[in-house]
Amino acid sequence: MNQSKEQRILNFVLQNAVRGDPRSVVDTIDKYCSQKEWAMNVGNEKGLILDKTVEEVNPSVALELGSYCGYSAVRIARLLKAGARLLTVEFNPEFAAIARQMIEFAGVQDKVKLLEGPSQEIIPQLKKKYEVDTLDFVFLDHWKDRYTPDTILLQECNLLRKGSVLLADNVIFPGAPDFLTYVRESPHFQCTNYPSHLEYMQVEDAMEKAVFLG
Ligand SMILES: Nc1ncc2ncn(CCCCCNC(=O)c3cc(-c4ccc(F)cc4)cc(O)c3O)c2n1
Ligand SMILES: [Mg+2]
Repeated sequence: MNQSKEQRILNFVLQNAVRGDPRSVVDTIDKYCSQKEWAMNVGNEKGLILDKTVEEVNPSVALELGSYCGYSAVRIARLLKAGARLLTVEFNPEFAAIARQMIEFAGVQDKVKLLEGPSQEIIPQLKKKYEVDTLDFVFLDHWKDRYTPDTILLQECNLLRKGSVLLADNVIFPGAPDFLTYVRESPHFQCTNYPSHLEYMQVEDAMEKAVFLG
């Protein structure tokens, strides 16, 4: 059976990146996806916005929705302080298996827990099953039409606290117009837009930061 694109990306990393070096894993994925096959990793341009936001927040507990191949999980985890952790949610079993291997190879497995399932099922389990009190940082990169309902669900589950930071990928392309309207019109969020480009392409995209005000 011929390999999937995601398997080809993982194999390229296993053969070309340095085991235990998250930076080399991130750079190697970017090299493959810019030169050989496009894939929906956040990429290096938007990745720098992600890095700056994670460094600013310096989260103890972070959540990622949509792991895909583990690119942004590795990117986030490499910046986490000792004892901090990232929970990343992926519902596609094949992608989850790839992401687990990517995270392991990068050497950040002690900081990252991959939860397999749809966000709408996992989010309500975070407090009791995954011992989360509140989330310091949330990276939204899953179904674009789940950004708004999951932002509401996070509030309903009391997972946000004053100052919790949401960062959403792709608010321009593929787009999350209802999410932009929701957070920008809500008195509970302070929003900032970061114009950028779609990963590996010269197409306009942007990330939106929404700080929960309580
Ligand atoms: N509820 C739930 N819970 C958990 C989950 N885990 C996975 N999923 C499903 C998520 C499926 C992938 C989401 N990501 C994207 O769709 C995406 C697409 C593009 C893109 C595509 C085509 C183009 F021509 C141009 C750009 C670029 C991006 O940067 C993207 O992030 C879940 N859903
Ligand atoms: Mg994305």
